[in-house]
Amino acid sequence: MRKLCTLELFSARRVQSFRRIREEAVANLVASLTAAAAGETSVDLTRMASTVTSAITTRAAFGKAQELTDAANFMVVVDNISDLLGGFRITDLYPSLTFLPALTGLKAKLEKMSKASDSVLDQIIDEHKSRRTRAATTKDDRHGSYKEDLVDVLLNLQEKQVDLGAPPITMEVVKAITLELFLAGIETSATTIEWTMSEMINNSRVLQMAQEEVRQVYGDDASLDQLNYLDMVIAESLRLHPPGPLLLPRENGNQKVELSSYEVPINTKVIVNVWAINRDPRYWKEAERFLPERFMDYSIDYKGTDFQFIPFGAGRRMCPGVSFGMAIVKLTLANLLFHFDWVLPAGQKSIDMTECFGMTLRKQYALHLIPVSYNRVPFE
Ligand code: HEM
Repeated sequence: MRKLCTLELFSARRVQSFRRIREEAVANLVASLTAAAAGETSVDLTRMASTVTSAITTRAAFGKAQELTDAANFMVVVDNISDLLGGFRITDLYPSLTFLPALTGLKAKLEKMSKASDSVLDQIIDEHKSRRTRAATTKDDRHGSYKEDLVDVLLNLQEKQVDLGAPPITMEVVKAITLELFLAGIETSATTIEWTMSEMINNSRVLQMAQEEVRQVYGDDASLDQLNYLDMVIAESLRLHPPGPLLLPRENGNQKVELSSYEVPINTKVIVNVWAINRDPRYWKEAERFLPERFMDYSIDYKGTDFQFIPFGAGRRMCPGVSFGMAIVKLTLANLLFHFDWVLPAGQKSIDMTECFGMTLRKQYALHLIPVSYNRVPFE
């Protein structure tokens, strides 16, 4: 999975090739916010962040020609599965009681959802196959604009039976990977946007500095690289609010492991509490404070080599969508900061930062803010 994602699905070239998709989705967001700003109404930024990340993922995975109803049906299934998988369950606390999933009804619900996901994905894949055949025979996809999407990449690998040193890529694998990209990619990126905006609103000094930087240097996707303060703000937000606070569960198999003074017996499920590491005063000064400047003396690295800071995990299970996700998060935030000033709804003094643990670590309450248009065009 990792090799396939790094080499094929989310290589630097491929992530760059989705630039137009990102820009269009974010432009739609800016247009909706501009309309809300004209009416001086508050917006639900939580919902809007999810709309942007799911629009980008859907377009990148299924392409433009994909029937909208198929994509919408798939999103419904993804949401249902996210709800079912969210958070700790009693079955996680007692993994040795293998009958528990059946008893709690989880197994049956997951099986039902898995069938639903299979059926929508079958339709989407069939549509891709006929589009590919049409393109191959006519050498022209209606408007001559045949663009390879992620499902196409997976189908290419499946058809050519490319050997990536893993089990063969069957149609089941194509469907499983597509589902996993949606489950793992949409909510994590959206929640990062939401927490980062919330922290900035509660820390007006940070908001002002981030806005000044963006308004000075930001003109297009290329200048995103120059937004160093914004990088620190996002890193600090990921430190305090890691979307995957417990990473994916590990198991040590039939090897007994000694860790510090602890002995981990064989076949033990191991949970890594990144949330706690990120707030541990032994590693972080003023650990509970939102202080992006701390990253001035700390090189931000999402490669999972520095165990003090692993918001994308580490090792073989580490997130393969880092660059795809970060490109969405940074572009969206840069635009929110560039085009708008932000005001709290009447009567509200700050953003409530209560957490809610589901599939990802989300805010308990949706983020509502009033956008105020900042009237300047890039490089004016
Ligand atoms: C800011 C956004 C994101 C964050 C913070 C994040 C974080 C994570 C974390 C913590 C893990 C578990 C790693 C581990 O246990 O070592 C993970 C796994 C994963 N992520 Fe992400 N992720 C993000 C965006 C994305 C995106 C955009 C995609 C793809 C579209 C993606 C695809 C995946 C997949 C497929 C896995 C599972 C890997 C496996 O099963 O081995 N992620 N992510």
